[in-house]
Parts: sequence; C-alpha cells; structure tokens
Amino acid sequence: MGEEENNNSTSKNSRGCDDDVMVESPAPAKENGRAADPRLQGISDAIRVVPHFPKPGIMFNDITALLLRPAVFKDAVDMFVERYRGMGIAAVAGIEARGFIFGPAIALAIGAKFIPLRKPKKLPGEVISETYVLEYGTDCLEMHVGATEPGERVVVVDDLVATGGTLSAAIKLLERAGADVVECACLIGLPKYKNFYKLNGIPVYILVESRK
Ligand SMILES: O=P(O)(O)OC[C@H]1O[C@H](OP(=O)(O)OP(=O)(O)O)[C@H](O)[C@@H]1O
Ligand SMILES: Nc1ncnc2[nH]cnc12
Repeated sequence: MGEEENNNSTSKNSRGCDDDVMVESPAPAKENGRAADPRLQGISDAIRVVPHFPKPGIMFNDITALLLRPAVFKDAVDMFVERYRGMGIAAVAGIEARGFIFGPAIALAIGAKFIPLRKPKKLPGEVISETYVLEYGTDCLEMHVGATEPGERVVVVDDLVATGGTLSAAIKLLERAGADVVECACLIGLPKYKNFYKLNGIPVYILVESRK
C-alpha cells in the first residue's frame, strides 16, 4: 500500500495502517489536495439501494448489482489488493455470506489463506463461537479451531458495516485464537456511523459510503 494510493491518509499506526476513520468517499473528486481514486465513483454508482428491504425503514445496499459488472467488481477487489499486498498478511477472514464474495479473490491475489467465518452449525469439527447483537435479536459467527496460528496477521473482509456488531464478533473470534487483526475491510459504510469506524481498537477501511 503506497502513500500515494491512500487519499484519506492520516498517521500510520503500529499495524502499518492508517489510523481511525478511513472512508474512501467517492466524492469530492479532490481531497487533501489529491485526486480521489477514479474507481470509487464507479463502485458507488454500481451499488443498488433498495428501500424498505428486508423490512420497512431499511435502505438495503445491494452489492449483487456491482457483481454483474465485472470491471467494477474487479476495481473493488483491486483496491483492497493494492492496500494489503506486501503487508505480510497471512490470512483473509471472510464473513458469511457476502464476505465470501470478495474475501477469496483478495486472499488469492495477495498470497494469503482464506478463513471462512460462518453462521452457526455450518462448520464441521471443532469451532469457537461469538454471539453478537443485531438490530433485532442475536446472531453468531463460528471459526474452525486451527484456522489461524497465534501471531498471524489477518484482514477481515465483509461487504458492509452498519452497527459494527458483526465485525466486532469476527475480531473477537480471531483474537481469541491469537491472530493479529490488522484491519477490517468493507466496500460500504453507512454514513450515520461515519465516526465509528474503529472497532475494538481495530481500524475499519471503507471504500464508499452508502448513497442513501
Ligand atoms: O454492522 P452490522 O450491523 O453487524 O451489519 C453488517 C452485516 O449485515 C450483513 O449481513 P447479514 O447479517 O444480513 O447476513 P448475510 O450476509 O448472511 O445476509 C452484512 O453483510 C454484514 O455482515
Ligand atoms: N443497510 C444495509 N444494506 C445491506 N446490508 C446490511 N446489513 C446491515 N444493514 C444493511
């Protein structure tokens, strides 16, 4: 990850990443005197916003529309690959289900293994679990014991961060196994959480804000 590639660069932390809020906003075109990455506008435009799904009041950010446009899909994967290549990342951990769409492509491109973090009772064998709170009710993520070794540098990938509950559970699972969670990476962050993107002390890197 070069300094030139990061338009919202703040100070580098001990993890080798930029600190605190890191929103690669698609607008304005210039930020901190540098041109924004032109790929961001295309990524933002390709995300379909569906009002009142899956329930009234929710503006659903649908990444399946982006997946139908291979050049834009590639741009999104490339931006993460450019950020994490050469950082000694041993594993990319993807969150079921939409983190499974982006995580493996990033892992293969940077030469890292892929760790699936799954919803309950999907993984055979020994697992560790973390329950987390959703807007209504709870959910749980599980990871295979032995998927990561103590000290391994890991990036967590998902499509979207809203409350951060899902990413927090992922961080806890990996840290319980001794992993060094370097950063969480999401395509989309909801604007109302703009100043919330440091979870359990781990930076969250966002490409674009939700358009609604
Ligand atoms: O920041 P949070 O408030 O935790 O929300 C973000 C999570 O919500 C969505 O997944 P969802 O739980 O809908 O599961 P799915 O990917 O299986 O549809 C999304 O893909 C994230 O994983
Ligand atoms: N607004 C939203 N769009 C898509 N996925 C979500 N997960 C949580 N909130 C979401």
